[in-house]
Amino acid sequence: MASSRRLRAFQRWMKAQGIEYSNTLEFTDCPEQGISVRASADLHEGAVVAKIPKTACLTINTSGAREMIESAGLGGLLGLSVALMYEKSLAEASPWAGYLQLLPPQECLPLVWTLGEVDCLLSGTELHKAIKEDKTLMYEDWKENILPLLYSAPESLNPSSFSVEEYFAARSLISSRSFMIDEYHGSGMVPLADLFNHKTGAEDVHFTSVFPYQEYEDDVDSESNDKNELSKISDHDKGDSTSENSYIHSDSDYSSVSGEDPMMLQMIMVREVKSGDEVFNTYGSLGNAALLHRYGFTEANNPYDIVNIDLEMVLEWGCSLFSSRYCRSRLSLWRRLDVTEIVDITMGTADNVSGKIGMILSEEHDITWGTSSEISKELLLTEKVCGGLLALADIRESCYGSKSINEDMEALKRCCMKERKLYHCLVLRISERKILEKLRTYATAGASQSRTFQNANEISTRMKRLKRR
Ligand SMILES: C[S@@+](CC[C@H](N)C(=O)[O-])C[C@H]1O[C@@H](n2cnc3c(N)ncnc32)[C@H](O)[C@@H]1O
Repeated sequence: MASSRRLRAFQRWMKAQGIEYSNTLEFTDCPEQGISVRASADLHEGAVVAKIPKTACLTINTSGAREMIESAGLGGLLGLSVALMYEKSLAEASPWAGYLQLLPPQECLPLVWTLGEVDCLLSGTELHKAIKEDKTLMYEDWKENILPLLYSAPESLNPSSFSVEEYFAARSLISSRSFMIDEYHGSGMVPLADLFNHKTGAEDVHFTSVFPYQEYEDDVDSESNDKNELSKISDHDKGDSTSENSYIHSDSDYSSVSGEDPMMLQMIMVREVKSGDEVFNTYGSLGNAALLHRYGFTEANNPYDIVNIDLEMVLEWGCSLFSSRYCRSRLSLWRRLDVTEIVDITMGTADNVSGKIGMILSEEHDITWGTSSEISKELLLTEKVCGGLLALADIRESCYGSKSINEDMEALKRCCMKERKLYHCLVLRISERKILEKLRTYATAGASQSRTFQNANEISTRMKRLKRR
């Protein structure tokens, strides 16, 4: 259905809010894939295709719950989730009713899956531990910060609208749809801007905010002083606002061009889009684990996929061959040598091993070695090191359980998009396991190269000795 009833209601609401958009943008509502935006005529680079007043955005400061949120000392994404739950609880009486009726009740992120689904579908993947931690931390967030609101304002709040399920649902919507608006508003829900789907590395339309430097000076500090952002996703999101891996857009998206209205957000075309094609935004350069974590989907052949090998795993393997003391002294040597270009190690204390080793494999099955590194590839990539890499690849691979990668691939072929959770988990598992396959190929090639090198060295030493005689 191209234009559903809910879309038409949203369009009427946008008009009433002063949201302007080009009539070349066509909104499509598909029961399975949700809403997407298409071009009904050729769109040209530089064209402003939408203008959204900041007052139409749902933020802590625009919400009717502002006073309650502020007096409870809440801020950031926690405060925004209270604002969202509050406006949803008002139903038709909310000034955002026309927008909220368009949103799904929740986004299908692993955060809102059952623990059974998380254990069954994500086991072995990058996300398994992270999601379980998120769930625990978010629950604590709710108990410590949201539950008390129900006791302090019992008449005005409906407990079922602020339940832990509603909190998780709000967090899933915020994770997948919020934008950083400006320092005054912080992150908020931005109607219309959040209808564009993501495509990796192929942004058509860009979100911009004119930064009102002077206007809100007094309020600016409240957001950065927020101490309630305890959960993992909060941390990610905070990081997001300053990194490129972000749907919550970074400072570079702010504009201070004089003459621009600081109260307006804009969507600007950054590429030509042909009539009939979908208009995509980009949520950042994210691998499948991050995409599934924050947005609930994955992409086939995602160039930003990574696999982490826990430092703990490396230590375990090392300790099976050498003494624990030897392994730890080797680790501290690496750190002293600052070989971060090759191995990225972050450890709390020697006893609390929580870090990871990062290794980047390029398309050609090659490890990306830092150009400034003085330690040569030959020196480090000895036969023994290659054997170690192979062993680590096997240990990491064993985390996926008894099913082989080929079985996963067969399962993916049989799986349809309707089985959304299974489908995206299979894509994630396969993409991670393909990286481990590359690591094995790389280590095997490295081992044989190292043997050739060693043989050549031995021959040359023998020749020299013979000559001397
Ligand atoms: C900001 S919303 C985009 C609009 C959304 N399609 C809707 O129906 O309102 C982000 C959500 O859209 C979906 N989405 C965006 N890009 C996608 C993609 N490339 N593949 C699959 N789902 C996508 C995901 O569910 C994601 O959490």
